[in-house]
Amino acid sequence: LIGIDVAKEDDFSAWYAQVLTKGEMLDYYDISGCYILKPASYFIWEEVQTWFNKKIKSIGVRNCAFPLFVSQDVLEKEKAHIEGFAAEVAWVTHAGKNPLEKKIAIRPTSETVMYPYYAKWIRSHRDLPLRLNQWNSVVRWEFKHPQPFLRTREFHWQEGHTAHLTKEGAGEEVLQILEWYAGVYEELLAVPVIRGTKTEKEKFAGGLYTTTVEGYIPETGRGIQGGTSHCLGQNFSKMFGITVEDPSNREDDKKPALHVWQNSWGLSTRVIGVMVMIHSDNRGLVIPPRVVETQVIIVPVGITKNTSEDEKTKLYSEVDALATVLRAADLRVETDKRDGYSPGWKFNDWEMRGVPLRLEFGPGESKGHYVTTSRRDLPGKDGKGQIQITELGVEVPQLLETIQADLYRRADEKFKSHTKQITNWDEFVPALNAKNVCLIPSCLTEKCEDEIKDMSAKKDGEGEDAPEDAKAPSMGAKSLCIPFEQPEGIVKGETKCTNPNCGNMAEKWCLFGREF
Ligand SMILES: O=C(C[C@H]1NCCC[C@H]1O)Cn1cnc2c(c1=O)CCCC2
Ligand SMILES: [Mg+2]
Repeated sequence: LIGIDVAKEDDFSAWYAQVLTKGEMLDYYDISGCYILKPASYFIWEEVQTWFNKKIKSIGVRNCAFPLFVSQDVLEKEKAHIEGFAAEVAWVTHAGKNPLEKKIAIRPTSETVMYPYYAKWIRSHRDLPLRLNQWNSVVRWEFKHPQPFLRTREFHWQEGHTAHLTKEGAGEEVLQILEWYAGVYEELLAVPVIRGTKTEKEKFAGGLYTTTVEGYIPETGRGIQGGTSHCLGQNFSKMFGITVEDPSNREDDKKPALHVWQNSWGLSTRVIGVMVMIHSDNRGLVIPPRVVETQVIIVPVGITKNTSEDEKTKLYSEVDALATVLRAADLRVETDKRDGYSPGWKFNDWEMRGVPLRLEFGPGESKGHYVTTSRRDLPGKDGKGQIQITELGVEVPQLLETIQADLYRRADEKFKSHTKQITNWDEFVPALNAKNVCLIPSCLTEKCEDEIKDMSAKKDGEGEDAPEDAKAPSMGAKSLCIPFEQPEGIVKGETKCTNPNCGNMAEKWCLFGREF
């Protein structure tokens, strides 16, 4: 297991691939766009599931499992919904040598799988709100360059699908779920996100409105969509005939049936990729303590060839005792007593795996009744410290929480310092090229967005510092979201849209950036 031999700032996507493989998070597969999630990354996904399940179950969401397959006519029930995506649908055409009568799709998402049953199961307003969620994987045959965790042809996610009597009831849930998406990023993964609404151009076309959490990747200066919570309005309930009788009906009068209001919300294993890109460094993974499989590694040190067997045995048993104390404090601890490997080799190995805290324990520590600590997030002597053994059960959990908070604070400072509030168009493209995202007064029209994308696209070879996949000539800026938190400064009817060719008045501050 040799170290990472490419720097994050030199070749970002090569660095990313090495950090993931050498950190044993993932392995490559012979089918392009598909990857193996190894235990180290699956553990993180399970922590996300545990945290998110607790939240959604608190509002009555129940988990379930629908079939993987969708028949062609069901999938294509609503042409409008599917036409934009048809190229991405994967189809099953044979069973063994025999061609199937009709080809069958592998679910790219489950609206068309689930909603015929919503129509069947929802009869009365008393059946509302219906709130179901699936933890599953879906397939989308993307043609853009695949990226582990971020853009894969099969990905694991959760997809929540709910039905409500009123628009307000649906709207309340949309925001609650979005806040919990932000919580997954900010509480568990130490990743700051901006909450907002997608513009008409960027929203889910099948829905009424889309809310989103947007992240920022400093090395590429790009925004990244972190998770979306959509209100579908009554679009799908009209498509699938999901209605209830009007609750205000008296026995004889018959008001027309009401179409339910629906939401759908999704968060995928993309969260893991974002976390790795933001926190990991040139020595490998850096994983936040709240989600890492191994929070503390204890490494015996100071054993030389003239250390007696008794001394070594005594030291190893003290190391085990330290682990017991920490496990009693609910920490996930390992000890590395492998023979034939130097402490330095072991340090490098666990650093590559992103273990946030290392404890070194040798004859010196034993005599002094302390451990030497080494933080993964702080290189060199800044990360070094000592903890008295008597204080272990209290100070190690505290130190892990400090690491968690510092990881978040640093990422938040980077995001904030690379978010430029701009009202003068001439500053827009230079700000993008300096790896910023830009908050600008915008008219929010699709036409204006298209113009901004063209005007901010890199011409061939321009911006040599851009990472190779950002050199693609078409990398123009897209709208990322209309932040819920709006700065001051837009005077309705007075402030003009920042796009000089637009001529419209600005409606809101809108976040633009080159996007993953
Ligand atoms: O999937 C959604 C909407 C919604 N699906 C459920 C979870 C939340 C949200 O992602 C949008 N969408 C994206 N991609 C595709 C489709 C699609 O509907 C349908 C066909 C293939 C590709
Ligand atoms: Mg897509």
